[in-house]
Amino acid sequence: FLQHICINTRALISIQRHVVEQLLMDSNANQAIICDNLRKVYPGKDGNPDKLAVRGLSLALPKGQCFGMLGPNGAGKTSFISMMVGLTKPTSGTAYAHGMDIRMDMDDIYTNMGVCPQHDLLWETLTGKEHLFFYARLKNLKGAALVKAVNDSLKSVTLFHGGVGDKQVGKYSGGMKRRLSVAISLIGDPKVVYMDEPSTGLDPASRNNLWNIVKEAKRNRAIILTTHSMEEAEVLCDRLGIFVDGEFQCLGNPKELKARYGGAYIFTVTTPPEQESEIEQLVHRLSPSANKIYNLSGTQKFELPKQEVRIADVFHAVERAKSRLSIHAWGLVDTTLEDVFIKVAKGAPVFNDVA
Ligand SMILES: Nc1ncnc2c1ncn2[C@@H]1O[C@H](COP(=O)(O)OP(=O)(O)OP(=O)(O)O)[C@@H](O)[C@H]1O
Repeated sequence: FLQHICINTRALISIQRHVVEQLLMDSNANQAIICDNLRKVYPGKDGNPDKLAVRGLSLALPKGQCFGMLGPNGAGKTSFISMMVGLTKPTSGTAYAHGMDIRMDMDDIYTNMGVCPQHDLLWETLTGKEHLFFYARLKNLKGAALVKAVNDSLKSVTLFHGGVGDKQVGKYSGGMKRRLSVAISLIGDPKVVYMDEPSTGLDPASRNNLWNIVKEAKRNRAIILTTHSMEEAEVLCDRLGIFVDGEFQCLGNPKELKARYGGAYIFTVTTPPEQESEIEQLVHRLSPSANKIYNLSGTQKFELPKQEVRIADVFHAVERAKSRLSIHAWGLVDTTLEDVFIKVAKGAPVFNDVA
C-alpha cells in the first residue's frame, strides 16, 4: 500500500510540476495563483541543522476554485502561506498572483489579496466596523461604495444586527473575532484569498454560516485554505493537497483521493468475545485478504479490499450468521477523507533536516 502511495505521489507531483512549467511559458495563462518550485529553509540556530519547511512546491490554481491544504502540525502550511502573503521571503523559487511575482510586486499584489491569519490580528479597542473601514480603505474603497461594502460585510458574517459591529472587539467572543477576521479577508473583493484554519474555535452553527460565506466567495476568486477539519475540506474544497514534511504527498479532489487511497471498506462487528473467531472465519470467507485492524472485547474491525467483496455479499453473510451468532451490532463504511489523511500522513517519509 505504501509503495502504491509513493508511486502515485511522485507521478502526481511531477504532473503538477509539468502543468506549472507549461503555464509559465504561456503568457495568456489565466491562473489566479501559480507557485513555481517554492522553497523555504529556516537557518538552524545554536548548532541545530537548518529546517527545510517547504521543499519545492509547485501548484496552479484558477479563479473560482478553493484549494485546501491539509497536513499534520508542523508540515509547513503556515510557512507556505507566509511566503504567499509577503511575511517571509522564499529561499528559492517564486509564486505569481495574477501574473505578479511575490518577490517583486508584493505592493500591487496586496491591493488584490485578502488574508485570514491563523491567529486573529485585531485591535481590542476598535469596533468590528472600524476594522472593516480601515481594511476597506486600504483596498481603495471610498464614499458610498465604502459604507455599503462594510455593512454588507458585517451582515454576511452576522455581526450587523443589534449593533454588534459597533462594539469594541475586546468584548467579542472567540467565534465573533474569527468571523470578523474572515470578513476582513474578503472586504474589497480581493481576487486571491488565503485563509489559515478559518473555522477554528467556531461552534457548529457559526461554522456552517462561515462555510456558506466561503462557498459564495469562491465563485469570483481563488481561495487557498488550510484546515485540520476533513469535513470542512470536503464541503469547501474543489481540490486538496495533503502536505507532509514540506511537500505534497497527494493532490486531487476529495472524491479522487478517497477512490485512489481508500481501497477498502471498514467492516465492524460486535459479538460476545467467545464468538470472535467465528466472525474472523466469516470475514476471511468473504474476503481472503481482509486485515483485522481493531479488536476489543468482542468488537472487531476489518479492512476489506474493495476488489474482493461486494456489499450485498456482506449483508447476506451477516444476515445468515445472525441465526447462529449473537451479533449485537455491525456496520460497513466506505473510506472517509480522514482515513485517507491518516494513511497518507503516516506513510510519508520523515525528513527533518536539509538533505
Ligand atoms: N521562524 C521559524 N524559524 C525556524 N523554524 C520554523 C519557523 N517557523 C516554522 N518553523 C518550523 O518549520 C516547520 C513548519 O512549520 P509551520 O508553522 O509552517 O507548519 P504548519 O503546517 O503550519 O503547522 P500547524 O498546523 O501546527 O500550524 C516546523 O518544523 C516549524 O518548527
